[in-house]
Amino acid sequence: MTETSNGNPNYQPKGKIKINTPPPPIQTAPQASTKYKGVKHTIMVMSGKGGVGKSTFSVNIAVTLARKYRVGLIDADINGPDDPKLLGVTKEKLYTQDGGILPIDSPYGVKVISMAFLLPDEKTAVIWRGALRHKAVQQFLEDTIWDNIDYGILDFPPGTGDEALTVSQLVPQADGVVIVVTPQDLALLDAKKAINFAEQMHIKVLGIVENMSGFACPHCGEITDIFRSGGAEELAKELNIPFLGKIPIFPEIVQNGDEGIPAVEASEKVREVYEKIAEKLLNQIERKQ
Ligand SMILES: Nc1ncnc2c1ncn2[C@@H]1O[C@H](COP(=O)(O)OP(=O)(O)OP(=O)(O)O)[C@@H](O)[C@H]1O
Repeated sequence: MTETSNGNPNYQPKGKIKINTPPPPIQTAPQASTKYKGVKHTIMVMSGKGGVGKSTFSVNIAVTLARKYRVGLIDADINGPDDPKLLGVTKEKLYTQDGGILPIDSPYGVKVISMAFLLPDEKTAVIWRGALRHKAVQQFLEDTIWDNIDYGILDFPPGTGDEALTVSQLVPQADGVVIVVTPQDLALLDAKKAINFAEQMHIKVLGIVENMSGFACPHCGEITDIFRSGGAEELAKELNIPFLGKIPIFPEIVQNGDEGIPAVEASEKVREVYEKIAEKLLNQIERKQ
């Protein structure tokens, strides 16, 4: 006996795959507007864990690069925007020009945009859910006037949340991500998650930096390993990722940070460490091209 539909509109012949719903249309990733196209290279700075020195690194590497290049810093940490404080530009407010937002010119040659410029004071907390934070990061990228910027540094909140996802969609041309870790096991474990996130998003890991790697004596400069050190380098080897360098605990980093002076401006020793890291980082970007 042959099968018939008997007038049933949902009839499917046996042995064939039953399709109940049509497949979803293929989505095209949103693209950052022409304004962000003024940025030639994008470096994302991430960490798996909070408090490892990601903002300190972002600001100091931005100031280091700004000695030779035009640099923009996007503080993508919407709920905890610290970059203006570290650059000593806490009183500034944002203005618009020709329909775009003008980033703030810091005294160290870095143009910066941050949620902090929109808050009435430093004590005000931003308690925003993911969708609002997404919108803010999108505006920092799309509505800000980034003209002729060689390097755009994106400082993310810790972990692999909405902000990182937003940027990976809006800036698919990003050169890659730098992962900042501290030598402790927990931080290294969390760093693996950040690396895994980057891989899933098809973002190149430009390298790992080990921050707070031993204590640099302010008198003789000798490094003492208070915690373990070298774990990040081992992790880099294990995962076949470039290791960009170690930044010891420098007391002047805390002191200068609190005063709004990037440590690379105030300390020769810190500057030397950052310059070596910047050189390796730029090599990685060149290699990618
Ligand atoms: N190499 C260093 N030597 C000494 N102090 C450091 C060093 N790196 C960072 N710090 C200090 O550690 C503290 C945390 O740094 P920072 O705010 O940059 O961390 P973060 O990872 O951005 O934190 P968050 O979780 O808020 O994003 C700051 O007080 C900073 O001055």
